[in-house]
Amino acid sequence: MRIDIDAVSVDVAGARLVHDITLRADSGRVVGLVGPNGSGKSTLLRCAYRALRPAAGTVRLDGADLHAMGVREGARHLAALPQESATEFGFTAAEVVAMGRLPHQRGSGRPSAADLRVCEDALDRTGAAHLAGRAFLSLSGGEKQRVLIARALAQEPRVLVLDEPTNHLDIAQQLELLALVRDSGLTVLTALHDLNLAAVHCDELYVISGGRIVASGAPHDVLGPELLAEVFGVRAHRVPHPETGAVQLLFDRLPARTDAPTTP
Ligand SMILES: Nc1ncnc2c1ncn2[C@@H]1O[C@H](COP(=O)(O)OP(=O)(O)OP(=O)(O)O)[C@@H](O)[C@H]1O
Repeated sequence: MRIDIDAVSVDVAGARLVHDITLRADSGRVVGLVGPNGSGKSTLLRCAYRALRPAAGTVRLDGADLHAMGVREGARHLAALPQESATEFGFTAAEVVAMGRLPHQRGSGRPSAADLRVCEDALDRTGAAHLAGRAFLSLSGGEKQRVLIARALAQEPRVLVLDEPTNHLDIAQQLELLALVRDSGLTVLTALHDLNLAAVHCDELYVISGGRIVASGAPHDVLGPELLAEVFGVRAHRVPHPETGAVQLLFDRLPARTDAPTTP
């Protein structure tokens, strides 16, 4: 399933935070959204998983307007991993994952044996099966993240929208999670801070700065030293991985910009 973000602007509390963004993730592609803190990544993604309505533009799934769909229908197509989520109080990890089945359930709302199998499979795939009986709030940050990803997978969506999915995960878990996401075959739109991980795991990248897309394309075409200096304020060196030859980025701080606005 394809997701099109078409000329989307987003206003929050009377301020325009996202300006006229057009972005497309074709079926089965992993598309990364990278940009500095406060550049608008989460705001755009919140609009893509319909926690926010766009002030202008549309989000479409295979051409159908997501914000015009029923909530359950939208949730059968698209699952999200928000950056923060506060709805899990008082639930076990297994119950949190079972919430992912709600868009598929009718009648009593009780999970069927088939629903439970899907949930178990999702917990297995994210290496979180041993956490099933634990109170969600008692889990570590990384454990919570794995359970929330299991919930998204249990939803059996065709599109995944992930806001910093590697948050709280140790390096091995980060690599594992991104491989899992990639191998899922789903269409993925994900914000990532780690540019090396983004370059390796994404088919395409969009760079956002000041609420606007400033570059897009194949990762190593996009992540050039000039753009990284301009957008992230760092000096980047591109070096080949000693075994695979894949380009890796090494970073230094740039001297403070003399054209930066000064505070009185
Ligand atoms: N409810 C709000 N009211 C006012 N400003 C907001 C609100 N939500 C977000 N912002 C501002 O909008 C800008 C974009 O925020 P957003 O969370 O989308 O950035 P981000 O790129 O995801 O940042 P980070 O990398 O730090 O997570 C920031 O300056 C933020 O302070």
